[in-house]
Amino acid sequence: MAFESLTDKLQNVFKNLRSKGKLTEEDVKTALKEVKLALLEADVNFKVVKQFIKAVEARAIGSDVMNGLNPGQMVIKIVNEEMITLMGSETTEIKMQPGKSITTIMMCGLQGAGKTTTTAKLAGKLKQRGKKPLLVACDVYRPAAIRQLQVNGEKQQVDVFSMGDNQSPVDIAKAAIEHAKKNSHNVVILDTAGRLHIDEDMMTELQNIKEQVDVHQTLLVVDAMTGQDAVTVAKEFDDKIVIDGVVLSKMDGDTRGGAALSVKAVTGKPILYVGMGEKLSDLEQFYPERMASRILGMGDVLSLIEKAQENISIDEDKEKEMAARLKKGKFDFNDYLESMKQMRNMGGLTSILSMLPGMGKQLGNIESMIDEKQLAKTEAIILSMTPDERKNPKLLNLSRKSRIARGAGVDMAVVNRFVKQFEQSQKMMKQMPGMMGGKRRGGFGGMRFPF
Ligand SMILES: Nc1nc2c(ncn2[C@@H]2O[C@H](COP(=O)(O)OP(=O)(O)OP(=O)(O)O)[C@@H](O)[C@H]2O)c(=O)[nH]1
Repeated sequence: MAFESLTDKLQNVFKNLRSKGKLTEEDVKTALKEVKLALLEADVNFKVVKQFIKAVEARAIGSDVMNGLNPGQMVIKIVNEEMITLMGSETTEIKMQPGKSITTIMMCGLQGAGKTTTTAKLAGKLKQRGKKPLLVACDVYRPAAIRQLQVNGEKQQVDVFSMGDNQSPVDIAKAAIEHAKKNSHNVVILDTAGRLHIDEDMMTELQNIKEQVDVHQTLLVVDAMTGQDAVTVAKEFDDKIVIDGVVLSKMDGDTRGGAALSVKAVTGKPILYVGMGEKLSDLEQFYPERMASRILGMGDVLSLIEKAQENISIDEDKEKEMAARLKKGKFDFNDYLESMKQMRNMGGLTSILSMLPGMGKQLGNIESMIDEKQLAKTEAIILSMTPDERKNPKLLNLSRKSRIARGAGVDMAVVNRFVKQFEQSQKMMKQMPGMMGGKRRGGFGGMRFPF
């Protein structure tokens, strides 16, 4: 399975992070060291790894993240976001020429990279989008390649143009475009020759086609299983002939994932598609976001976090009102209770989660993130107070605290700690007005659960 080992390693790092309630700078650094190793073992370009870790570290080490509600989860979220950025942020489509013009796409790549197969796969995709593609056999050095394209074209029910192996690829491409015009094809895909290694002849031939035929998109097919070699090949092709994008073939057999993670960062050119098998239907559009989720093995967990955040901010007016009270140092246990209620909204999601396929393994992590038990106990402590006590903790003497502890089913020490923390938070808020004015959500003056 794609990325299997990288996903496993990252999941272990994240498990450790999640198990810690509060994170120190050292915890984050240790975790990122492990992420770095995992990425290097996955054959991600070392410069890319260095920059990636630097970017994550800059965002993860800081009070906002480390004092937040779920620091471990926040770090994971940052890793995810940086991974998306690394792979290009946005999905790139093949650019079509407007109107009735013909879009000419030149496919290139080393021998055996999967170019001919990908060409036919791509034709199928474009056909699905309502285009009328024409495949062109420009590999005049390997007669078998022409035959292969014809066979694949037939399977896809797409026309294939060939002139045998006695003409130059430039002449074949020119004739193909004329043929396309006459037969109302709107996309021409040139399947060029592959070589075992990058050589001058190959590059000159591609350059000639680009110069003499109006090529609109140059796509390079690289074999994902070759890891960093694929990235080097992409860089060389881009330097010599300028490519517009990359198709990563054989991702289904790539357990490491280094090429997928490095191509964009090294070449600046996006991955458009990934080959996920030998069948002609096995071509997928490349979505950086989904790929990052796949690599992290936690797409569903991340969407759950988003959802949880959405839930917390549902009642924005209340949140604003509370923030205003906090700024004035006027917040009391009733506000805390309100905050709890909003957090509790997330709790219901655990049941949705258990229904998602493949989420069994993750369930423990989510539960510790939401920790309904802690929420319930804290809520019970506040609910055991009288309305006056909720407004003024100073009214809580020893005997009252003892009764509240019994009422809430917790140790007296827990109540003591909670009330003390609460009073400290109140004091802090008075001293530092504006501290709650930012985007921080879910936290309560930096206050944590008393357990
Ligand atoms: N598993 C898997 N195999 C693939 C994929 N794409 C291509 N292949 C296989 O890789 C082999 C080489 O593919 P070709 O399309 O012949 O490669 P090429 O780059 O056109 O090679 P030349 O024509 O020799 O330049 C074939 O056996 C394909 O079936 C993929 O995404 N996954």
